[in-house]
Amino acid sequence: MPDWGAHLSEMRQRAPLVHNITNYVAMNVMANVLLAAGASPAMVHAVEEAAEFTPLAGALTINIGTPSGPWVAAMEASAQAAQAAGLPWVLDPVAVGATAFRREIGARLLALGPAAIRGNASEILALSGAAAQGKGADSADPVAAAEEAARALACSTGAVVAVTGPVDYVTDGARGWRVANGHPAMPRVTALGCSLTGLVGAFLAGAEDRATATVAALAYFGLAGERAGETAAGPGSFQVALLDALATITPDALTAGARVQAA
Ligand SMILES: Nc1ncnc2c1ncn2[C@@H]1O[C@H](COP(=O)(O)OP(=O)(O)O)[C@@H](O)[C@H]1O
Ligand SMILES: Cc1ncsc1CCOP(=O)(O)O
Ligand SMILES: [Mg+2]
Repeated sequence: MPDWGAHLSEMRQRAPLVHNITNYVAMNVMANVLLAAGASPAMVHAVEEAAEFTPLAGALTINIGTPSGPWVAAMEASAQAAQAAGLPWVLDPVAVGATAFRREIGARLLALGPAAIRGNASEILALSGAAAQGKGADSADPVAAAEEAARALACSTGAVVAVTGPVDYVTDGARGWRVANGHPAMPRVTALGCSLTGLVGAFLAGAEDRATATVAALAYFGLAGERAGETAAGPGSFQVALLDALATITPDALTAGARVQAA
């Protein structure tokens, strides 16, 4: 098994600038998650500047949670800029199965070569063209039901695909892992999936093996959730404790606490 903590150590040494085009809900919590982890977030979505900004960063993340025409234009321009610069970019297909608009955006972004795709089971199913039962931004499908779709998506796009839920599944089409870290309070705080997508971007910046870097990001976030769950009194204090845990988890603690199995 790879040394998961080494990925955290490398990310902190690089302290990458991560360019995020995310949704209105996630902006603040996602930026705080990236700062707590040791990366530098920048939320830059105006079509007038997004593509110019992208090459300044170590990675780009694109989240379709609250889309509108001009934002989608910025997403496509930045994804193209990332492709041209050889930078990894991560797609978060929030509620992609809910409307025709989102399905079209998802398909257009998929064609622009994401290095990784991170979504819940309903989103990964919908993005792959399979039937999904998503409830808005929340999943209504089990992770296991999306594993085949994830492998197909990885093979057809070349991206690492991460399906999150109680036990996460990650695949690059050839290899697969299950990540059991996490806490049941996590889906009760908004934008934690979006924030995790930002962390995947941070771990991918400069990484040699994008699949194991993605697994490490998921294990790290899940472990922070476990730590936060030890002290939190409810969703509010959980969010605060999660930031503290992200800042205090060491690479050695991640190596010891990661509950990852090859799948
Ligand atoms: N029931 C659960 N138990 C433990 N961890 C969970 C659970 N549901 C989600 N998580 C964790 O919450 C984080 C966000 O995942 P998820 O809720 O699937 O994303 P989204 O918010 O995009 O739907 C991931 O780290 C995932 O492992
Ligand atoms: C509630 C909501 N509505 C549109 S985007 C969004 C945030 C979704 O965040 P996450 O996918 O991390 O739960
Ligand atoms: Mg989400």
